[in-house]
Amino acid sequence: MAQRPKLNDFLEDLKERNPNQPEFVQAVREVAEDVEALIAENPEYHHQQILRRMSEPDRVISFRICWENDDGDICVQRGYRVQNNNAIGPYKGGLRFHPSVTESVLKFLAFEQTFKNSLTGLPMGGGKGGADFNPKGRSEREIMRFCQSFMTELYRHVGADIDVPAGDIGVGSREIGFMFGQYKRITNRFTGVLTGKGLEYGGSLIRPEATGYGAVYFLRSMLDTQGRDLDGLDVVISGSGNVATHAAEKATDLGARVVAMSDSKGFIHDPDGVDAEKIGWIKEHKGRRGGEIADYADEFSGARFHKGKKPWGVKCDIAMPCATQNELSGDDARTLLDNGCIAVAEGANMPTERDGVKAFKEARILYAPGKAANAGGVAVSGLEMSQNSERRSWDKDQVQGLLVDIMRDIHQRCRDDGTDGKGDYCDYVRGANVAGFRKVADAMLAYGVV
Ligand SMILES: NC(=O)C1=CN([C@@H]2O[C@H](COP(=O)(O)OP(=O)(O)OC[C@H]3O[C@@H](n4cnc5c(N)ncnc54)[C@H](OP(=O)(O)O)[C@@H]3O)[C@@H](O)[C@H]2O)C=CC1
Ligand SMILES: O=C(O)CCC(=O)C(=O)O
Repeated sequence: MAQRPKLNDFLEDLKERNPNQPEFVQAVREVAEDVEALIAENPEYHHQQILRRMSEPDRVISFRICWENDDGDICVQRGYRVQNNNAIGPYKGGLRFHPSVTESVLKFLAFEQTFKNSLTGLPMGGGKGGADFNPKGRSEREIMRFCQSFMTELYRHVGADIDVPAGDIGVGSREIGFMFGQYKRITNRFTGVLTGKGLEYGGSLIRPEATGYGAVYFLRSMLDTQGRDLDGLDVVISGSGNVATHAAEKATDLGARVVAMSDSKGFIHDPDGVDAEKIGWIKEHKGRRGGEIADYADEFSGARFHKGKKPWGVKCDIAMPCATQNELSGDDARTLLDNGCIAVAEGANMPTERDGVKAFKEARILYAPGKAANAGGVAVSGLEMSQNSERRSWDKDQVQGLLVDIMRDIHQRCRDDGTDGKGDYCDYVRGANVAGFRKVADAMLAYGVV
């Protein structure tokens, strides 16, 4: 479909204003294309330049992080916090420690987070941060010193009612503990400034599981619209970190068979299925031992490791990209479709390239974008904030029940705005973008021009 002049102008301007930021432009472009019709129907959105304002972060904070490694060398890293939009609540979103971190990556993540958080129905704005620090191969002491140094700058920009970071790639409960400890030491305040905390000091039950479990709940809701369930389906999952292992756990729990998982070095194919015991081994090996997925093939007979390859060529019914952005290309999408894949639920943020998204949409399969499918993590972070505010801890059933309800509601919001009235097909990407946009846009209108 030919693009309308206004959209073209907007995208040209976006690219000019954000040179060398391809991930950010990719994320904004997708939303802009989907909300174009809504903006046309609501002249006030256009008049008030809502989309333009949303795609200019409130602020991008960039800072130096100095830390000392175990050899006594001084290392210098670059850290960021992108505070994208706080129209509906304090900035909220994870911190990523990975060598691939750039301003573009964090701006795209903070932008996506704004819509995701809106979809949860909870009062959270969008932010994201991190550093180009590679935790791999670093000792626990080095990681502690890095985290403390990172928080020594970040503390002045965050707060329980201002901006509440959490984990993301390379940042788990250990790193959150180091950062929370440093925040407390500097400010002498015990507040819910971070989520994903340990249970002993204000964390929430189910937060570690929430993103992966939530993605499977969303998948279950999609399948349910076609009268199907997960029982007996083969699932391919990329990644073997927090999101991937918990997605594997819940999918297995609901009767599916996980036949492949991966990390940055390659993937394992296990035709017998990665069952609960094997998932436990992966968590321990990749998490605490800092090992590689390649070792799985030595540990479990019948499994094979494919070095340097992505898992999308393994025949499956369901694909769950749960590693990183742009990890699934157009060709990968076509391979999955040729092999009979009926549904894709993204645990990662923007894991599918634009061409792949197009292929899934054209094939009219069940396709859930990350900002809807992986919202369970930040939703339980929102519940952690509520628990911290009332200085209480809710029990597992309560949090778990709320997570299930929230994922069901997000699914419904996507359907409400994603069905075109021509048959049953739902464009979940459009549904998520339109529903996420509307709430933030209406709050921005209420504030006037700020
Ligand atoms: N944690 C959370 O609550 C949430 C996370 N997400 C998203 O989910 C995704 C995974 O996050 P999470 O599980 O927390 O992170 P982890 O650090 O726990 O795990 C990341 C996994 O992805 C792999 N990976 C990372 N980068 C690449 C790459 N460039 N190519 C191939 N594999 C890669 C890692 O492999 P290796 O070990 O070899 O590096 C690892 O297996 C991210 O997109 C994140 O933004 C979304 C919502 C919430
Ligand atoms: O729990 C959070 O605040 C953030 C989770 C996150 O980074 C994400 O949803 O991508």
